[in-house]
Amino acid sequence: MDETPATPVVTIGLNSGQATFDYSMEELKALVEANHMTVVEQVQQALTKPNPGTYFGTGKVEELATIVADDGVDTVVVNDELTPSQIRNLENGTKARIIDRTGLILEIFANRAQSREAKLQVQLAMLQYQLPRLHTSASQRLDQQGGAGGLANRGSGESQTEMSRRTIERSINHVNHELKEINQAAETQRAQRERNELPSVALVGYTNAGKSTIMNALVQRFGKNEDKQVFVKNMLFATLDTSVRQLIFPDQKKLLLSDTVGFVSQLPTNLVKAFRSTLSEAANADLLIQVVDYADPNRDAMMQTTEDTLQEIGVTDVPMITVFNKADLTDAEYPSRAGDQLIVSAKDDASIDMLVQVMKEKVFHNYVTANFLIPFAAGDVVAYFNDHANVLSTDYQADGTAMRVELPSADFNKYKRYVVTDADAAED
Ligand SMILES: Nc1nc2c(ncn2[C@@H]2O[C@H](COP(=O)(O)OP(=O)(O)OP(=O)(O)O)[C@@H](O)[C@H]2O)c(=O)[nH]1
Ligand SMILES: [Mg+2]
Repeated sequence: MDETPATPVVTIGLNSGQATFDYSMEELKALVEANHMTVVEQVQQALTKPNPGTYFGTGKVEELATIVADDGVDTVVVNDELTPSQIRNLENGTKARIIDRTGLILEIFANRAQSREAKLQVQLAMLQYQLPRLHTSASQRLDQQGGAGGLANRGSGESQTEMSRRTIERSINHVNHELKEINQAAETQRAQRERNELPSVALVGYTNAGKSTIMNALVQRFGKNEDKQVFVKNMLFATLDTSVRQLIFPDQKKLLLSDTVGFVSQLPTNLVKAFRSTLSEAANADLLIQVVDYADPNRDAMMQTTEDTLQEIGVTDVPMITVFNKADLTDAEYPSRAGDQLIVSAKDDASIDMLVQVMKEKVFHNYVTANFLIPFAAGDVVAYFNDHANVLSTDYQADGTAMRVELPSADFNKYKRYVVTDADAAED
C-alpha cells in the first residue's frame, strides 16, 4: 500500500451557467482523488467564456494567487483543458503548478495502465498532449511519468525546444509503429476470427458503474473454467484494458462478452483516439449493455456522457440496452424490466438471470429449430450438435439418430441434407 499523504490541491472552474457545472466540479474532485491528491479548496468564477490569456480574469488570478499562498498548496487543478499559454500565464500568476483536466486524466491513465498495449496508448496520448505544451510544468510532469520516454537525450547545436519537438515526434512514430505491430499479432487476428463467428456483446458506461463486476458475475456462471476474473475496484478507471470472455449458456448458445475502459465527461480526444483499438470492441459489437450506477444522483449526466463518448468514437448504430445497476443501494425493486431497461444488482443471481434472458433475446435471432435424421455413418454430426447446438431430444432409430435441435441458421444450412419433416420423424 502507498502510505504517502495525498498532495493537497486547489481546484478551479469556470461557471458559465451550464446546468452541469456543480456535477463537473464534483467529478473533478473524484478525478483528483483518483490521482492521489486531495482538494482543500474550490474556486470558481462566473464567466461566460474563459479569458484567452489567463483562463480566469486577471483580478481573479490575483485572488487565486493569495488563496494558493494561504492554503500552502503548490498545485492548482483546472476543470477545463487549457491552451499552452493559459497554462504558462496561470503558472506565472499563481506561482503554482497548473494541471488541466486533460493532463489530470492522462496522469491517472498512466498510473493505471497495465498491459503493453494500454501503456503505449497512454504514452501516445501524452506525447500528443505534450507536443504543443513544451516548457510548461504540465509537460515536465508527464515526462516524469514516462510520457516521452527518451526526452532526456540532448543534442548539441539545436535549441532545446527544437530538440524536444523532434524527439517527441520521433517517439510518436515509434509508439504508433509498436501499436500497429500489436494489432497485427497472430493472437489478435485469431481472436478477431473467433469474434466474427460468435455474436459479441460489450459492456460500456461511466467509470465505476459496475461493468467489471457484471462481467465477473456472468463469467463465474457461464464462462469456461480457466477464465480469470477481471479486476474490480471502487475507483475511477479500474479497467483500462479490454477483456473478452466467451460465455456458454446451458442451451449451448455462445457469445463473446467484453469489458472495457469506462468513460468520464470531457475524456481527452487524444486519449479516445489512442484507445481506438481497445474501444473497437464496442464499435464491432452486436449489442451494447450500458451500465449505469442507479444509486448515483448524477446518473443522468453520466448516461449523457456515455452516449456522447460513444458518438465520438463513432458507435452510433449498435443496439443498446440499459442496465441500472447497484439497485441494492436504492429503494428500487429489483430485478425488474421495462422494455430495454433493467434495474438490477450485479451481486444478485436473479438479476444476472434476467440480464442473460435479455441478452439472448437481442443477439440470438438467427436460430432455427429443426428435426434431423443423421445416418450412423455421419456420427460426427451428432457429436457436433451435442457440442454446438441446443439438442432438445435424441432418439436412436433403426436408420440413424433422430434429433430435434435448435441451432444457428448457418449450421442449419450446412446440415440441411439430414433434415426431416415433423411428419417424417413421426413415421419412424
Ligand atoms: N452495492 C453494489 N456495489 C456494486 C455493484 N456493482 C458493482 N459494485 C461496486 O462498484 C465498484 C466499481 O465496480 P467495477 O465493476 O470495478 O466498476 P467498472 O464499471 O468496471 O469501473 P471502471 O473499470 O473504473 O470503469 C466496486 O467497488 C464494486 O464492488 C452492485 O450491484 N451493488
Ligand atoms: Mg472495470
